[in-house]
Amino acid sequence: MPLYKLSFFHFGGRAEISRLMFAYAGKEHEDNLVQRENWPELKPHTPFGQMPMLEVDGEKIGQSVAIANYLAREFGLYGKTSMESCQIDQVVCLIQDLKNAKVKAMYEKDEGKKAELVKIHTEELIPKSLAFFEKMLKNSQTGYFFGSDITLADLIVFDLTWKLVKSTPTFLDSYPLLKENHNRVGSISQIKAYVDAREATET
Ligand SMILES: N[C@@H](CCC(=O)N[C@@H](CS)C(=O)NCC(=O)O)C(=O)O
Repeated sequence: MPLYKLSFFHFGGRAEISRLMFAYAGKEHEDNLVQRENWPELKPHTPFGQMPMLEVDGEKIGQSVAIANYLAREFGLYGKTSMESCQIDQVVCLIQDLKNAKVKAMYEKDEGKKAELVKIHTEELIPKSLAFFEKMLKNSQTGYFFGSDITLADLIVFDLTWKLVKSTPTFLDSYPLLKENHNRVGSISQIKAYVDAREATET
């Protein structure tokens, strides 16, 4: 097995999908949690001056989506056909759109504009994406997004819904298939163990 080292800050963010895949697949890796004060030193040694960065036997990879797609391919979580991989990519892209909108709101300096961006993210973009996910699950009829088994799509959506359900336990009540998928993924023993351990160390 290759030596994996994942570098990121002390929070989930754009690295969490990779951590979830490592947990699900039961693959050992070094989780290099970079302290803010140490980041300037590491930054020039990353491919694009950003994290997450994955090292595979010392080969450095940047960009969270490239990293997640690579691990999904390696761990058999990227669908069984080229079409399934493409369908999974669609879900990953929808999640990236949400993340980018959230980051834009976070970094907005003008308080009025910030409030507007947060409102759009929470009241428009998230419900719109959740409705898309519900429709995908309705089409698949297997309880998983694509095909008859768990993929990167199920895990990346779980990463999003976990935070939503944690802050509002009833959040998914209007999306019954998504709620079922969320509970199914969350009850997989490796995922449950990972999430429980993560919660125990969260500050
Ligand atoms: N498109 C990139 C965005 C990466 C990104 O924005 N990383 C942030 C943390 S979430 C970062 O490294 N910030 C520190 C910096 O830019 O110096 C990806 O998906 O990996």
